[in-house]
Amino acid sequence: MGPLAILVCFSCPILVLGLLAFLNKTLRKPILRQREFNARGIRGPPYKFLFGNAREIQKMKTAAAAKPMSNLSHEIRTRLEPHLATWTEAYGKNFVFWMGPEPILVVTEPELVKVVGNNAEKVYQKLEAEGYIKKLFGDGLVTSRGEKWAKMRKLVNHAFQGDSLKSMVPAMVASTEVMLQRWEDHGGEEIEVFEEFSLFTAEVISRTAFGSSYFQGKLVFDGLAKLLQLATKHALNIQIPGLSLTCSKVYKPKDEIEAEKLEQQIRDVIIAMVTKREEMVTNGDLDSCGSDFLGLLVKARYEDDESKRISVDNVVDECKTFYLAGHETCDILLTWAMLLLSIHTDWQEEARKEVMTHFGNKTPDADGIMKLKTMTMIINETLRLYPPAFEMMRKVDKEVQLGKFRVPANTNIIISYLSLHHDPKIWGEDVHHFKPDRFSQGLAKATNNVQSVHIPFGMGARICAGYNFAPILTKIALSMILQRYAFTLSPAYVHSPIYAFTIRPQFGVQVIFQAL
Ligand code: HEM
Repeated sequence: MGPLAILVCFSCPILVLGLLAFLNKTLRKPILRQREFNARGIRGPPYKFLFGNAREIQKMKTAAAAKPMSNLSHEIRTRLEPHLATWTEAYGKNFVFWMGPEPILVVTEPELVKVVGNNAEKVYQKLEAEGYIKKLFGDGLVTSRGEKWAKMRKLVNHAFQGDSLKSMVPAMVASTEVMLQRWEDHGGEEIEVFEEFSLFTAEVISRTAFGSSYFQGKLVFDGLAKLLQLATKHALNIQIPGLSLTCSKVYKPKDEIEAEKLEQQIRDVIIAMVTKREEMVTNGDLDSCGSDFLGLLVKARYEDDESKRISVDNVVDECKTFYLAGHETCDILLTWAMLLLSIHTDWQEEARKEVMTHFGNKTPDADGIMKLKTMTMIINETLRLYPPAFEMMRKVDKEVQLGKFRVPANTNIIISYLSLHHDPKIWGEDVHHFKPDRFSQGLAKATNNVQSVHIPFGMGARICAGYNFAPILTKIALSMILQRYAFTLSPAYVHSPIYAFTIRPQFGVQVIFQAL
């Protein structure tokens, strides 16, 4: 027998076994699992070989995005989540669909949302970050789990709540003044506010959390923005069992090489910032390296108590997380709020009246900010219509009982904020209208005491770490704008909300300002 024949003899059974394993993972298992879901009363679109429903989703999204949006409509769900809207009609509020061979359970029943959201660390865990998401957040607070998460969360709560948060107000005011000075220098009446708010929130996060200016953190912001673009581009990529792993060992796509480079650059800049802080320590007194977020992280690196000590990798990951999570959300909230107030000038006037009553032409202060009731209503309604973050993702490792459903082990779960916030059965027939007075008696009354129907910051133990920071910052910026300007929407504005990890305006928001 020649060497070629021997090779064929040996490789044939290996190939056949490989093919069988592949078919088991991509055909037999998903079909069996689908039967299991159906038998438990959980229906959904049928599994399609290899890609699951990913291609249908892509098609539906492309078709929805190609349709022009009717005049400034806030009915954005069928455009941004056409697959969820279509399948909810067909299969009800809770159903299963497939990303490749992986099942995704969609949960929209408010009572079930509450169960999932409130049992984050015990049963409904965060998914392990992979690929581009891992490069973006590392193992920081957004993605980590278990003890590691609990340790970091304690530290973060201290940095972004109570007196620490209050002490950030002067920096927020100073950053707003820098932005408003830019607007004054600009001289023109029309300003694209999304870009402005992006710069502004970057400045605020730099000052409040990292004790530096935007320009010092610019390399980190720019690197993260590029990484975010790559992550958005590859968001619907399907991992094909066996194949993806083998391919990635043989060939690395251009985007992955680029992402690795960016990850390293960001790390280098952050390490340099940390080193600079460490050099500030005098006579071994760690308090001298500052009491802001970066200062707390640096101090935690040298904790005597080993259980509280963190590594330099932890510091890098948390810095990335806060640069990104703090910046890429507040700018969007501010932008949508400005859009809504420039259309609904009656509410703009109401908000201005309130600001003038509390502050006149004086700079807003922490105590006054807490008293702005109309502004709180406007922010709640903006977050309802345009929640910057759009879904909660969880996973169950073991079989669990969720309401009347027995959910099989290893199921991913999605809760769509848009589905909850835009449900006419919850909010009424005027669900797509901007009506801040829904919240005039507070959040509990507006939601009929079912608070899981309005969760722009998530809920439970994993609620957003910036859920107090973001409204305070938004109130300060809006107050100072309202004190100085009246504004309307420019005819140049094209209404085109898109998903890019957050819900954002595709072409920015052009606003015409009139100095008061
Ligand atoms: C309008 C502004 C914001 C919105 C709408 C928002 C939304 C959210 C949501 C929905 C989650 C929960 C995700 C989940 O459960 O899977 C979250 C988590 C998080 N957010 Fe925010 N966020 C905002 C601002 C901020 C700011 C300003 C910061 C930092 C200063 C921040 C830092 C974080 C962190 C660290 C987490 C992870 C918390 C954990 O898992 O323990 N966010 N955010």
